Amino acid sequence: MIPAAGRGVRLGPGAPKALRALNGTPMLIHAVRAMAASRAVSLVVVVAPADGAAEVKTLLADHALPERTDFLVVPGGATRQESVKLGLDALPAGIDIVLVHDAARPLVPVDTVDGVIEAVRDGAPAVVPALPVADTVKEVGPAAPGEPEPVVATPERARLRAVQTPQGFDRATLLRAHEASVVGEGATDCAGLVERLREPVVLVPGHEEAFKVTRPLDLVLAEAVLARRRANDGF
Ligand SMILES: Nc1ccn([C@@H]2O[C@H](COP(=O)(O)OP(=O)(O)OP(=O)(O)O)[C@@H](O)[C@H]2O)c(=O)n1
Ligand SMILES: C[C@](O)(CO)[C@H](O)COP(=O)(O)O
Repeated sequence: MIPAAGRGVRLGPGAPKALRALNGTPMLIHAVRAMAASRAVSLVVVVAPADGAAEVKTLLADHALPERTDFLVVPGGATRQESVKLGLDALPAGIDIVLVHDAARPLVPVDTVDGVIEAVRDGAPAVVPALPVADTVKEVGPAAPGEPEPVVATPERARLRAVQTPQGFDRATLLRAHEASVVGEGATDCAGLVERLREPVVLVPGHEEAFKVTRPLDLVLAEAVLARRRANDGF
């Protein structure tokens, strides 16, 4: 499932982020191709901007995609979590493993996708690709009026991981995690909801090229990665 219903506020004004172009092709199409590159992926559910489902269907029809993959487009919600739940509700019967992948991570390599799938197939209910954190991270407290935020702690960096997508799940566990979620206590990733069920979340190696396109500089990096791939292997 590819949640793609975000606006991309941090990227600046323009079309919804997933529909913006990277080297002339919409970011969403790059993300769809990245997931469909795995031979284990039989269906891609795109959760489209609420007013953009028809446009997404046209995009999918207009771009070359693997014939062995089926596609379904559903309109998204107000938050990533809501969009994922709407995608889950639309999943047909007979699918036992669900990968949730940000449209905003268009360049994830297929080996990362396959690594996540393999770990779920091996029995993990929730699997997350992760990388060590390069910066030191500070925890801050609430700021007093007119004051900067106070630093309250410095978590030990060696114990921190930056997590990416696709995050892979046993379907029933993911559904249970979303159904148990309390309004107003959402999580920024699906694995966070599974943790609240006290189910184990397994980490597998992430990849630098699975970075999230969030701010304008990320577009520059994404186009540089695509140019390097083209130069290296004619991608
Ligand atoms: N209501 C939403 C919000 C986000 N997403 C998706 O969740 C992924 C990760 O979200 P993020 O990178 O934060 O995207 P945006 O919400 O678009 O970014 P911003 O917060 O800058 O607006 C993206 O593929 C985005 O399209 C979604 O499907 N539905
Ligand atoms: C799911 C995610 O990409 C994992 O790092 C991240 O939490 C999404 O956060 P966003 O604020 O919705 O971009």
